[in-house]
Amino acid sequence: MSNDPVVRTVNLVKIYQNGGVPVPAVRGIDLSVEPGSFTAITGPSGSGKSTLVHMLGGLDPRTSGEIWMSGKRVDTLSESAWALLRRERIGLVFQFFNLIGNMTVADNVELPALLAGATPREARERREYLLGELGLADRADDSPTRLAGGEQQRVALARALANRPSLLLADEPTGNLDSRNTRDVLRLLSQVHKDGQTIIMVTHDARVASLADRLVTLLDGQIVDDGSIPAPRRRPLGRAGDVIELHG
Ligand SMILES: Nc1ncnc2c1ncn2[C@@H]1O[C@H](COP(=O)(O)OP(=O)(O)OP(=O)(O)O)[C@@H](O)[C@H]1O
Repeated sequence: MSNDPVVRTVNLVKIYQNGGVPVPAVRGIDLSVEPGSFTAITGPSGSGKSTLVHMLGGLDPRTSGEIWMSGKRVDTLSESAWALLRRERIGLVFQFFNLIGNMTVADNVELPALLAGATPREARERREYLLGELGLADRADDSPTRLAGGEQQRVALARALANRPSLLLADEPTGNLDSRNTRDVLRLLSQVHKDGQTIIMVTHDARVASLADRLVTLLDGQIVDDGSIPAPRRRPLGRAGDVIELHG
């Protein structure tokens, strides 16, 4: 396996134009993310968190700077090459879940695994595991359009993990969830991290961030703090049945 960082950015910059007025959203970020690490990105509203992870997912072009993935430069890729890279290597959980309404929940989750070359049986077993962990086993045959927002959010996470991506990029993956569903999502993230999944996750919630082993804080589009989280500060995950209040 390559020792290259899963993601490396060099002086990454994003300047939006708002009616001709430049809005600098990301101002020179150098970030290196090692295989198997779990990085939480935090910072106040407007600090550039979403812009950064959108660029890392190829959903928003950079203004300048470089993005490398596993030793390969990717910021210069075409849109279709980015689409292929996402299909093969990157799992995305963003605010717009983009689930396919005329397919069942099960098919939505299995599709990325099938596209990545899994057998139908492997795809089904992976889907059963992921939906089971997220408390959604009984929704497998429903259309996503019949699900509540928080359920769709969890299906999107299952779909993002279906093909065991090299990188999971998540923007507020617990944003719409109550404490029980938050706990299920965090337990699954913790489990896949233990299994070697590399994760970059934007979150406002310090308790959610404390699951990660590294906390990167942005302010005005720049990294102002970057530290590993010592193990004792990581919160233990409860088992089913425990009551863990993560919000409020
Ligand atoms: N499409 C856009 N056009 C113009 N400006 C934008 C656009 N998207 C974001 N911005 C601006 O870029 C800056 C960074 O926004 P971004 O959404 O990345 O911050 P954030 O840290 O994710 O905020 P939040 O926590 O509220 O989601 C803000 O000033 C925002 O107004």
